Amino acid sequence: MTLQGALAGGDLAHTKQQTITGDVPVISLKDVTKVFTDNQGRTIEALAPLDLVIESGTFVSVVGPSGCGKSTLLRLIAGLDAPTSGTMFRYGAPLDSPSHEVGIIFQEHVLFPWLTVLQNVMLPADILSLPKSGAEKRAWHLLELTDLKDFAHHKPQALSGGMKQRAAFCRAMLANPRFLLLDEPFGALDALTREELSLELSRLWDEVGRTAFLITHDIEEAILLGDRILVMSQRPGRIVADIPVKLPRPRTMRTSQDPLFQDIKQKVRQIIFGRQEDAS
Ligand SMILES: Nc1ncnc2c1ncn2[C@@H]1O[C@H](COP(=O)(O)OP(=O)(O)OP(=O)(O)O)[C@@H](O)[C@H]1O
Repeated sequence: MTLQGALAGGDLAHTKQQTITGDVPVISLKDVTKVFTDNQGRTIEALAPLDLVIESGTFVSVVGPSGCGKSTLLRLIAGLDAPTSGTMFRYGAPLDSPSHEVGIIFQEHVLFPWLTVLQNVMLPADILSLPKSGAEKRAWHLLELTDLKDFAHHKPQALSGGMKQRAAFCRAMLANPRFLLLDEPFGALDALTREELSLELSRLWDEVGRTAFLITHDIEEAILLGDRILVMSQRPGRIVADIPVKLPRPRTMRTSQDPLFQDIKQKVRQIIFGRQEDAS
């Protein structure tokens, strides 16, 4: 069974219609900055004043040089950190704390080794005080979708990297979030598993139409998944380009052969590396 088929049906449903909330953007940032102070008291300007609006049902990919502030931006959007200045809104309300409507998947799957896969997936139920029986039903359903049902009572060390990431995906989806934040979710995986999971995520997104914000170092992955690609500058991070990806969906292995895909790839590389070069 595929992820997207079952996630779109039954009590797991969040149809495209349901996720659209009028004209209120999912996220709206205005003049947002972030300055850190390191342990020697020096200031690090991570984000320069930055404006960003994310519309409902959009898949936004973010690329940029290492250390430019991508994860900082994601943490602000997640409500895990506060900006130094500027205003942030989520679904029209001030964004100042995490929300169960927002699921997060990090590169490091952070599964607790002493808990079973099922217990790991069920963690949000405890944290968010979700009704236990409904959450457990949903957990089993997600594990079935991701082919992990037989491993539910195993500890994470029995799982491969791709399986751990699928388990992390189940956990992020347990509370049925409307908005998914993904920080290099496939970064630790081998190229084949990475491509497979990334296409699976693309198919899932097509089906259920959630909003997504993906940070990746992989320009091809950004294009394959995104409706928009935000390109960030060197630190302090600014959004220097916002490139629409008007490639047809569903995206497949063949999408990367589309001339438009190659054009976008070339454009992004030029912006990041600052010079014309062969993007092949
Ligand atoms: N908690 C913190 N304290 C001090 N400095 C920090 C903190 N978090 C991030 N920084 C600094 O802010 C800058 C941006 O970091 P961030 O992790 O957001 O970059 P990034 O674009 O996600 O990097 P990468 O692509 O390498 O993962 C870096 O210079 C980093 O050292």
